[in-house]
Formats: sequence, structure tokens, C-alpha cells
Amino acid sequence: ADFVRPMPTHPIQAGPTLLGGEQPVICSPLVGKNLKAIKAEAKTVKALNPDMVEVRADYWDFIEDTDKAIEALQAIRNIIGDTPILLTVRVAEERGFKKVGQKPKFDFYKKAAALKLPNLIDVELVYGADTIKNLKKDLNGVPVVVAYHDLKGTPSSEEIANILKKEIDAGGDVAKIVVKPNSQADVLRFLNGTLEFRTKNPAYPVIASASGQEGRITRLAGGLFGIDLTFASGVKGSNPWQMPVQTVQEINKVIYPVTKK
Ligand SMILES: O=C1C[C@@](O)(C(=O)O)C[C@@H](O)[C@@H]1O
Repeated sequence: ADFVRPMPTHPIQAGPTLLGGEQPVICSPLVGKNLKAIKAEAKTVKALNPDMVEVRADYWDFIEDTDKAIEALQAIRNIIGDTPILLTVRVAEERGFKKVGQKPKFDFYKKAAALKLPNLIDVELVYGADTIKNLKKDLNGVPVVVAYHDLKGTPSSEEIANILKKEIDAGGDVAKIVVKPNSQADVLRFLNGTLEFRTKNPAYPVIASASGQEGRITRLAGGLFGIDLTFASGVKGSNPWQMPVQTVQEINKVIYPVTKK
């Protein structure tokens, strides 16, 4: 039989992109701060043809003005066509660009979801299961990515699998973890953790990455160990360890050959 990586049993269709298919999804973050820069970046990134775009709205000058934020998201949608959008307003404590109030953040999420502008919405595990489940009621069925970031270290494999499970229990349709390995052993522990989660809870797509030079390899090879999406830079990445979209596209073809149907 042809080689296939360990895929989730319940992949998520986001526009033309399958999150949890044979190749990990290549997602390119948009990090412009004003409408002009955001539009220009969306055009450039669209031309690179990533599988998904992450709108990092925590970078926006006007993020707490919901009407303006919706206008900007609509403008991005008009430029990128059916390329799926992962909408993220990252909390400052987990490497967000700046502090954004919870109310304007959630209001923006709800309004954006009502208009079906994003295909996926990111919310951090730190809010807790009750808040996440409540928010989800107002997201018009848009799937939720529940995220956790360890900016300094790497939890044990068991803890990683537990965190991912906790995210699903908190209402996540997709589980996400980002760590910072400080050694090669940390990298292996991290990938063991994502693989352990895939084995124990095969239904759910996983987004995960590691930062730093040691961690970089996880952004290319993670698909072999239960990771279904990798971030790659378009104009300017949201994390210095992201590699250019074209680089990851080339490498994906080699590591994850698509099986003949
Ligand atoms: O959480 C993540 C992961 C990330 O920080 C990375 O490691 O590439 C990039 C962010 O834009 C995204 O929201």
C-alpha cells in the first residue's frame, strides 16, 4: 500500500482545504497593522497560494472597533476568494502583538462568524471550558481551534497529549499547542506528545509547532507525528521560525507524497 501519514479520522473541510488530509495544511499569517498594509499583504499572500490564511487581528490598529474590524476582514475575504481563513486575536500573554479586551475580541468573533467570514476561529485554553463553550454557542457553527502556548519550554509527552485532550473537552474542534524546545530531546518529546494524542484521540485535527532553531524541523516533519497544519511566512511571518510558503510547499511534496487514487 502507498505510504500515508497518521491522519485524523474526522478531518475538517475548510473551503477547498481539508484540515487532516494527506498533506499538512500550509497556513500563512497576515500581520499587517493598518487597512492599507493588510490589503497589500493579502494580495501578495494570495499569489503564493497557501492552503489557508491566518488573520492575526491582534496586530490591527483598530481591532477594538468591531465595525472597522469586520470591514477589514471582509476586505481580506474579497481579496483571497475561497482561501480559508483562520481568525486569531492572540492574547498578549501568549505572544499576541498587544493587549486586546475580551469583549471587543469576542464581539468581533461573533459578528465575523455570523457573516461566515472565517472558516475557523482560534481561542486560547486559558479562558477555560465554560467561557469557550459559551462563546461557541454564538459562533454560528464555525469550528473552533483551542490553543495553548508554552513560550519557554516543552511539557512532557504525556502532558502535551493531556493539554490537547483538554482543549477538545473545552469545546475545541481542533486542538493546538505551540512549545519552545531547548534541546533536541525536547523536540522528540514534543513530537511524541502530538503522536500520542493522535493515537489516543484519532478523531481530531491538531495544529502544533515548535519555536527556535531546534524546533524548526517540526514545521516540516510534524505531519508524520500527528500535526495537521504548519505555519509558513508570506510577506512577514508571525513567528521568526516560520519558513517561506514556497519552501514548505516543495518539502511537503517530498515528505507527504499524495497517494494515487
Ligand atoms: O499560535 C500560532 C503559532 C505561531 O506562533 C507559530 O509558532 O508559527 C504562529 C501564530 O500566528 C499562530 O497563531
